[in-house]
Amino acid sequence: MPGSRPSLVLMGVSAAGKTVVGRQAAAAAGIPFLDADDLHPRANVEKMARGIPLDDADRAPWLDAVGGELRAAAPCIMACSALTRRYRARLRELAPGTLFALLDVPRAVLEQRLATRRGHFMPASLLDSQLTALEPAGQGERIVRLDGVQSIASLAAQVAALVAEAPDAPDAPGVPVG
Ligand SMILES: Nc1ncnc2c1ncn2[C@@H]1O[C@H](COP(=O)(O)OP(=O)(O)O)[C@@H](O)[C@H]1O
Ligand SMILES: O=C(O)[C@H](O)[C@@H](O)[C@H](O)[C@H](O)COP(=O)(O)O
Repeated sequence: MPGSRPSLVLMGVSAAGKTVVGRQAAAAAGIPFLDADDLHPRANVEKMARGIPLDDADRAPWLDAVGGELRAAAPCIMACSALTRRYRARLRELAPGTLFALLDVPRAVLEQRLATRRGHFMPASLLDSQLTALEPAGQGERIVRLDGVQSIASLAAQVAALVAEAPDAPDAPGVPVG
């Protein structure tokens, strides 16, 4: 949709706070919140629950689904790990203009959060693989870094402000204008 406001991917490793911050930010901004965890094929969830990290092939169909939703539901806030430059490039390809904000959290804090989080398929043992896979912004790639140990309310306000201040998204390649 030409001229529409872009979606924002709230990214980071497991337990960075994507879900709790994203949900609150979306409520403040008055836009939908989506969780990329809900878009994983069942096989991916089962693999992670068995303590096996996903690989590029596992993530490919999932990223396509996430990108499709980013565009269809724009503007929305999507909690999504988006760990590598290539994954983020794919999301931008499918949903041009998408904003990215990283919740940056020290390992010790992540470990603490994972130790107390209940009812989630993601085992704490996968934290190492997530931290290894996470790639910093590439050249020319814009990712807003947020210090993820701040309060949930403060982080949510910052994320909501990013969405409110965002310029309109460009048209997707191949989509007719007018
Ligand atoms: N900024 C924060 N301050 C305190 N606790 C937090 C913060 N962000 C997340 N948490 C807690 O850490 C845990 C993981 O958060 P969650 O949103 O599920 O992370 P993610 O979606 O990135 O895996 C939850 O128990 C959540 O309440
Ligand atoms: O790319 C991946 O390896 C997965 O997306 C992975 O990141 C997983 O889905 C979440 O990390 C688990 O859910 P939480 O991020 O909510 O812990």
